[in-house]
Amino acid sequence: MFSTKFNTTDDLPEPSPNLINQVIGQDEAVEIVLNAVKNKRHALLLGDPGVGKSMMVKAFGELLENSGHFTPYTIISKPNLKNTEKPMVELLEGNVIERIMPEEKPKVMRQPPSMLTLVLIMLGFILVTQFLLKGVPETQMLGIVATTTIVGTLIAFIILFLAIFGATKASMPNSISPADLKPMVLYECPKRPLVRASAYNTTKLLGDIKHCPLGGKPPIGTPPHKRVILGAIHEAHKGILYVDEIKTMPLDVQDYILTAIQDKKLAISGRNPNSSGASVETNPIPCDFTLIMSGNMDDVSNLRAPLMDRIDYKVVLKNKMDNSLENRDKLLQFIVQEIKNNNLNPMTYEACCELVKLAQLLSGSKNKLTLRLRRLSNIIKMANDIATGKELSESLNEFTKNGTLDLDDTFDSDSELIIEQLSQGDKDAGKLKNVVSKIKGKATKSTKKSGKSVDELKIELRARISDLNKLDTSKVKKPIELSDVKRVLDTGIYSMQKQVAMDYLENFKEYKNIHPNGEPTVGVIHGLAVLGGEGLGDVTRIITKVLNAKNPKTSLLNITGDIAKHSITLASALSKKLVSDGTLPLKGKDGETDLSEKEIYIQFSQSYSKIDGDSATAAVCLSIISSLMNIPIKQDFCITGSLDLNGDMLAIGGVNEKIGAAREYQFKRVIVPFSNYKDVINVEGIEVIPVKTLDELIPLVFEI
Ligand SMILES: Nc1ncnc2c1ncn2[C@@H]1O[C@H](COP(=O)(O)OP(=O)(O)OP(=O)(O)O)[C@@H](O)[C@H]1O
Repeated sequence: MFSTKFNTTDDLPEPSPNLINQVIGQDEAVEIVLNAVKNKRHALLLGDPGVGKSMMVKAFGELLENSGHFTPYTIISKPNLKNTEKPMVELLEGNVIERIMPEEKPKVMRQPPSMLTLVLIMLGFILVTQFLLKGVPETQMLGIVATTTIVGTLIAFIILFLAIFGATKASMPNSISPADLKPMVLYECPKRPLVRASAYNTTKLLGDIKHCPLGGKPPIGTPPHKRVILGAIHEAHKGILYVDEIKTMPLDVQDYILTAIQDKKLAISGRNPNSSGASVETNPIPCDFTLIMSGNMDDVSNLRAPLMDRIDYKVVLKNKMDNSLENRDKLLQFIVQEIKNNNLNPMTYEACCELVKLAQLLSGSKNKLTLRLRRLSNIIKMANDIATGKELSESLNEFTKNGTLDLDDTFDSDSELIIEQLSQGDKDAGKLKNVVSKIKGKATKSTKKSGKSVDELKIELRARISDLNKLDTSKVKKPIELSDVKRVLDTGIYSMQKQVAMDYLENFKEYKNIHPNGEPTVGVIHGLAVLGGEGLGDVTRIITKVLNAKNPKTSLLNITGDIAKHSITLASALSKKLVSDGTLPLKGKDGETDLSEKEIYIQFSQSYSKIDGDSATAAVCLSIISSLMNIPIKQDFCITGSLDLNGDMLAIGGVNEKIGAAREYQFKRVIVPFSNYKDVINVEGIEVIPVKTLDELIPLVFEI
């Protein structure tokens, strides 16, 4: 299977620390895009989900970080005193923070006097006048008191007026305080940047001006230059801007990116028309970046032609590679990487082989291996979880069934709960093993020597659970075994669609009217389908009935998909032609077959999900021939295959899943197109017959 023999992946060399060396199966794409990035060309990566688009870009970012000279820069924003709504954004090279952010001098603000000051002034004034008026004759008293009161009031009024006027002036809108004049650091870029943004996130991509509920002006509001938010396109200056999910990129965002690519600068303005930022616009800010976009093949239709024109490299990533020894070794390298990068348990040789088989199955061919590696990565992680969980339950089972302990039923059900708690609380196999063995040791000792009760042991067990994090468990790791990987695959927990299909089959199978290997029957044949697009095959019973009628026509029952409808029209036309030409090596039971007044009904029995595709063409064609000529069809086989009007068998998809379904229903034979035979992975327990033409089919299907 692999070029090296090993027991577990722990015996294999460590993966490369460089991410670029960890990308497998995409050598050509890596080389092209690497060249593109080095030469500052824009690129578009297209491919199925999980083939490594993001991983490649991340790897390029890592390489770029260490390549060539890069001068760090800082982007700041400053107020524009001539037009406050047009703040100035500047890019300054080098370490400029000290230069642009001088120490702030303490600010002296004139304030209106407080009430206490005024009362104190009044009191002081009264005391001074009391003292001065002591020796004054009574006749002059009234005049002096009146004069002093007027003078005092005047002084108080002048003080009050100056203080209030001064304070008000200090807070006038066009007299900005030093704090409001201070430049604002928007972004510091110490190394060549790789900035990732999703295409739908306009604000993140292009930047924005924050809303200020207090009007956006000093002294109460925040000045515009302090509300500028840089976009990813600005932060990616001199580096890479990686935009994924291109399907979701709004058209106006594409226009902005286009402008940014052309002008190498783009202004920021408020994006929300209802916000106070809407009236603010900065000067154009430098944004000289290399653009890398990614998406699935179909997403390209969302990109506007002018933007597409400016993307130099359009690279399609592969979704499968040849099943060669070299590539199986690469897959093994991938398994080791996933284990190390995600800190998983090692995996046994047999489990690795099973993953290779799965990679074959997911690729749809024995000769290929899938490169949709995210799915494999998820399966490895789930198998790891099962391995660690299994270890725990095995150990606890051993513990509860230990002969030295006579545990009652309550404790058994409690231990179930504890298993659950343990496996939820911490999935680290080593930790759990450690815990369990410690408890086991204690339990044995306690019952034998100190005679502790079961309840006391339960308390200890719980105490140990809370101690989980304190245990040193780095060394004990149970490998992921073949059975763990198989469990993930058998339960279908890696795919929602697969589980729904499995559930559907499980609940429905016993009610299905399928009788494999029965007596030959006229017009009845067993076709094959794949349910839910997630690799679960099913058998479909196809029945054709022919009636004598004035209006010859063909009616389809339970068939919804357009391609299926067309393929059955073709099957009907071909079968009628072959029967009326009399070229088939068959003799109808009713002698001559007159097709002029025949009405044909074709039913895909008990087929309730949407049926589409042309893989039932051959089955339907044979079923119609059987009905028209009244010749029984053998019932020991299933058939899948498309036909052209010349009667040549054409390739279909999902051949392995379909063979699996025929095997599951215990048919003896399965007929497949010759061109698909090379893809067949497992021929165990069933005869797989490859066929090139309709002529070859006749003796296999009819008793002649
Ligand atoms: N070619 C590859 N080599 C090694 N690992 C891979 C490769 N492709 C995918 N992987 C694994 O799958 C994970 C997901 O891949 P990544 O996010 O790069 O896929 P993608 O193509 O960007 O998917 P999507 O289109 O869904 O964003 C990676 O982190 C890595 O673990």
